[in-house]
Amino acid sequence: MTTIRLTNTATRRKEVFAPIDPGNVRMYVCGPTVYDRAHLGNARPVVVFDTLYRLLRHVHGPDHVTYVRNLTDVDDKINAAALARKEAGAPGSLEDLIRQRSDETIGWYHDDMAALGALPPTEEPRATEWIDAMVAMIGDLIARGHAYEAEGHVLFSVASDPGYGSLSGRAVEDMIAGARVEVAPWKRDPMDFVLWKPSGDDLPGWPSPWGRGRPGWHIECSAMANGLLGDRFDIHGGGIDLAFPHHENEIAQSRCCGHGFAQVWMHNEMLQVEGKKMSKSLGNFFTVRDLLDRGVPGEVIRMVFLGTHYSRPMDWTEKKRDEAEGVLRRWRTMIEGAVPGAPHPDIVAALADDLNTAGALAVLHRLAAEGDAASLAGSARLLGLLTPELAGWTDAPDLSALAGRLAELRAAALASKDFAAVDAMKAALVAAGVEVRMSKDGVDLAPGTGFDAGKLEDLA
Ligand SMILES: Nc1ncnc2c1ncn2[C@@H]1O[C@H](COP(=O)(O)OP(=O)(O)OP(=O)(O)O)[C@@H](O)[C@H]1O
Ligand SMILES: [Zn+2]
Repeated sequence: MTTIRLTNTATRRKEVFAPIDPGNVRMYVCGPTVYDRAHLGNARPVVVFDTLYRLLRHVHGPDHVTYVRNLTDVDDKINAAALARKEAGAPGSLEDLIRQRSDETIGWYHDDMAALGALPPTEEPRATEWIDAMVAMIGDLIARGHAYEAEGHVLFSVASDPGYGSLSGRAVEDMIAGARVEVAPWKRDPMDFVLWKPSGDDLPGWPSPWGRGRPGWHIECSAMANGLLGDRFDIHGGGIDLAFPHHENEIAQSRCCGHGFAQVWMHNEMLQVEGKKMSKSLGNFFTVRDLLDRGVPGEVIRMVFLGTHYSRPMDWTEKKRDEAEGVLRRWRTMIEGAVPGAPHPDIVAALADDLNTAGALAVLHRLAAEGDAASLAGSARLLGLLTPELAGWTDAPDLSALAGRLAELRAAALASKDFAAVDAMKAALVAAGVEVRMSKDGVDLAPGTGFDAGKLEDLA
């Protein structure tokens, strides 16, 4: 069997991956907070861990991998979005509007991630459906002396956990210095973090031994991972921005309940914009939907992500997009009619080496250069590329209506001797990457390099 090696954040080493139960390899990845469209950065962990999921399924068998990715649907940002709608006059109770906002966002998320060729995880638990498990776990932490109640809040006592900080390998003092910890009068120590907090009457809340309230974010993941994957499981993933405090706190909660929790921790580096993490709070983001609507195919976005190792920061650039698009067009033409073969062993080996996706793409280039269409098609599928689900975008777009309009404008211009409208339309077409050929016989339009269907909208 293929030996998989993965870099474990907890040990900072590349280690041989030995599943606890090879008959059921278990992975948990922190999913989105469902208050708005996913930005391109949010899509990176989805593509990275989808690729790992595909590799694990290939090596252990599709029925022997369980992949859980949660949906965080308890959050002040969802409440705020719903409240804004209510204030704008939307009908229904705030509770209804919160549910609507989460459901709508989850629908968008599913559509957008499917467009990137991501397989649905085995389970997608919603935090609101796991409140009982969270309450039970918090009760257990109090009973074991790791948490305390204060003014309707329950806090985890960081000082009670000698292992705290094991993931980042940093001293607690350094962590405090680097993090924005909330100082609140009910905390015994500024590092202590919220397990449960009270909800005002106007906000979603659930009954608990500590009064009506809602869970903190960290306990959600500990409870859902434990409920669906058991006390010990294989891989826990997410973006590196979650390593501290979110993952450190997940570990503390779970270990202090006596759970072994995750064996391997994997973190993807950030998608950046000019050296800074793409994030909602910095406002330097665009959504996956923005790109898809501009006519950038999801398969192209996926290929651009795969071009950089998950442990390295990366930028989205138009140059990368153009290159990936050109390559995929060629490959799709090449594999037409080919029956996909088994993935080439070199592709499996590249992915098994700590998910070396750039190396795997290099193997695809080699197979294409050798003209091995069957192997190219079968190997690309292991990366979620050249799949039937993502096909279709390379078909030539229908530009005949635009060609007809340009021909009409030209006929009018020949009569009036005013070519301004013709020139303007031609310039707009060229700006959208359309090759324009005008001759006595008529007007001919074809998509060229950098073709951008989104830019044609202005001409519609
Ligand atoms: N720029 C980025 N590059 C790569 N991964 C990211 C980036 N921003 C967020 N993520 C990851 O996206 C996933 C979903 O995160 P979450 O829903 O908490 O994001 P968010 O709060 O909407 O985004 P933001 O970080 O912009 O506020 C997490 O695994 C997180 O690490
Ligand atoms: Zn989490």
